[in-house]
Amino acid sequence: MSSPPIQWYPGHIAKAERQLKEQLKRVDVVLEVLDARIPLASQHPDVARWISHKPKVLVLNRVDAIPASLRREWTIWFESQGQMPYFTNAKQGKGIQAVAKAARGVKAEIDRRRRDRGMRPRSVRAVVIGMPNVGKSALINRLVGRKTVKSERRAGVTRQLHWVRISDSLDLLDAPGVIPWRLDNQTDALKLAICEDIGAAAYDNQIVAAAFIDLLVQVGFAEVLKSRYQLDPLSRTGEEYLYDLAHMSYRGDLERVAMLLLNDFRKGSMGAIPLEFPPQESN
Ligand SMILES: Nc1nc2c(ncn2[C@@H]2O[C@H](COP(=O)(O)OP(=O)(O)OP(=O)(O)O)[C@@H](O)[C@H]2O)c(=O)[nH]1
Repeated sequence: MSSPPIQWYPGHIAKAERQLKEQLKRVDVVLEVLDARIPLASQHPDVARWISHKPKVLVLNRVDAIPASLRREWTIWFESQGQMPYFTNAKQGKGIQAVAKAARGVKAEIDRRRRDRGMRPRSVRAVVIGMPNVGKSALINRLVGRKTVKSERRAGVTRQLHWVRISDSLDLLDAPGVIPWRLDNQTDALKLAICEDIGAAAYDNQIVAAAFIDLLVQVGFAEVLKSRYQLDPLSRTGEEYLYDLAHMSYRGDLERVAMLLLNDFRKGSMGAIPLEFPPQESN
């Protein structure tokens, strides 16, 4: 196989970035959604600059896809970075009220600033932002309590702008802000592709599936592959694994095997498998 370029189009990225900045201008607080399986790769380094001084609520969605013990580890790590993570399962509506409460929590500060400028207090305005497919629409629908935004298992499907009232003191933009992919770092890009947080048009399934196998071995989940597909990944590269599995059980159909592996992971059929762990502090 050739080198693993995950494609992106500078024009699209510039447009997405413009739209996102437009949305950010209108709000008081930002709800940033990360993928709990890859909280670091799904966080864009420029978000802090784009948001500037506005308060942010950090949401780690898909908490059902990671072990409970890891949730505690991430909480400790994010707190050490001065951030409080809120864990949600937006599909099943878990952890939603805590996120709404955290967003409403900035009201006193916003009212004070408005009063200083002779303005009347008003409800807090919020927007949900995040990489494609991390669960932004599902979170919005849960916060609103009904279906306002289409939530699909495909990256890049939401647009349009309206305010929806969440409570007396909280209004939400019903269209999430889509953060343009961060592809300067191919390791992160591969993780985003594995988790389907990048549109499928941007990558080659076989390259991504091979990288996924290598990554599973690296993060200590080789056994999952061995027991599920009766083929041990420890003695092979990801690329060889894909090839051997395809020839063993799928008539050499590499694409089919690549999709099978990726879909099994994405649907949670392999169990709760995280692809990242909190960095160890080196002091
Ligand atoms: N297992 C699980 N699935 C989730 C969760 N949140 C969302 N999903 C699913 O993930 C898929 C993507 O969710 P969306 O809400 O459409 O994601 P999005 O970020 O709005 O996607 P774009 O509009 O493409 O940017 C859907 O199939 C959801 O049902 C979650 O917490 N756990």
